[in-house]
Amino acid sequence: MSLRWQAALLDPSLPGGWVVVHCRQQFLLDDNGALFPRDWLKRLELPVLSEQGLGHFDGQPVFLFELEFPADVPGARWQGLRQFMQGDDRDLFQLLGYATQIGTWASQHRFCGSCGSPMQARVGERAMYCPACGVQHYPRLSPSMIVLVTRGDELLLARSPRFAPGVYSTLAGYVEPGESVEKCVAREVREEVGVSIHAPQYVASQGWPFPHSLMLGFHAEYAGGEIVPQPEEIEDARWFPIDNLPALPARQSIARYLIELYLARRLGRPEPVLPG
Ligand SMILES: NC(=O)c1ccc[n+]([C@@H]2O[C@H](COP(=O)([O-])OP(=O)(O)OC[C@H]3O[C@@H](n4cnc5c(N)ncnc54)[C@H](O)[C@@H]3O)[C@@H](O)[C@H]2O)c1
Ligand SMILES: [Mg+2]
Ligand SMILES: [Zn+2]
Repeated sequence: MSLRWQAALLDPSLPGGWVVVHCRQQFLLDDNGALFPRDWLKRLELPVLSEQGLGHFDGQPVFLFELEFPADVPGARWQGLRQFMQGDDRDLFQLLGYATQIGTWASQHRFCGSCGSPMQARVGERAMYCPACGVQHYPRLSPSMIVLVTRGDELLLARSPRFAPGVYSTLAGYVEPGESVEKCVAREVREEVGVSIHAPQYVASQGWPFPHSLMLGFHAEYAGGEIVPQPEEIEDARWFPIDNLPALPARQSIARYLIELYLARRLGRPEPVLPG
């Protein structure tokens, strides 16, 4: 858990504090970082769709400007959330991941999906409310499972066509309505690689802001079947021996954690710590 970053409800009508500026999974950045003095940035008249109070970073209040388009600000540039993830400052990534999810949700709930009226931010809770018909929306979270399938000293890892060249990862997928997470694990493994597994064991979870997933991490032992990669979704899938693994996902990901944890337990090494 981050000690420097704490989410909180802050009233955007209060002056002062810092602001992060988000648009389409990118943040404004200058030589001082991604936090800007809020009163100074307000004077630039940016195309702000929504302003939200996010919480405290190093004890200071932090707000969010969610922009309609990535406007030019003199002396500043835009940087993607993934690059912040790969940077050194994990606490900053926690703050920006939260800001991404709140900003995306706020900008996509400006109008009521039931009656089309403008929505209002609720006072005292993180919710958007339709005064015309009473519909209320909370920040969107999509439960997703992620699973490391193993067969003794072999790991089943797969490549999506979206991955960086050479990188293989654990299998992941969204939970469907009416489905338990355990059922989802078995279904996604069957669909994506065609193999069956024994009962999956829950390991750990991670909030994942690409775009709003709650990753529920599992380990499962292989039960049967040959690998058949799902067309379009899975470019390649293989059994990798633990002493000959391919390039792996980012250190901050639960995918990497599930792999490192299995290796640590199998090889009697110290166990890794899940970031975030
Ligand atoms: N943190 C990690 O280590 C890690 C690793 C791998 C994947 N993930 C995340 O897991 C999530 C799911 O993985 P995936 O992309 O393999 O999913 P998936 O296998 O279910 O396939 C993705 C497809 O699901 C559909 N979809 C998109 N959003 C959906 C939603 N909210 N509910 C239902 N279906 C939806 C779309 O058709 C999309 O192309 C993604 O958010 C991904 O970023 C995280
Ligand atoms: Mg998938
Ligand atoms: Zn409405």
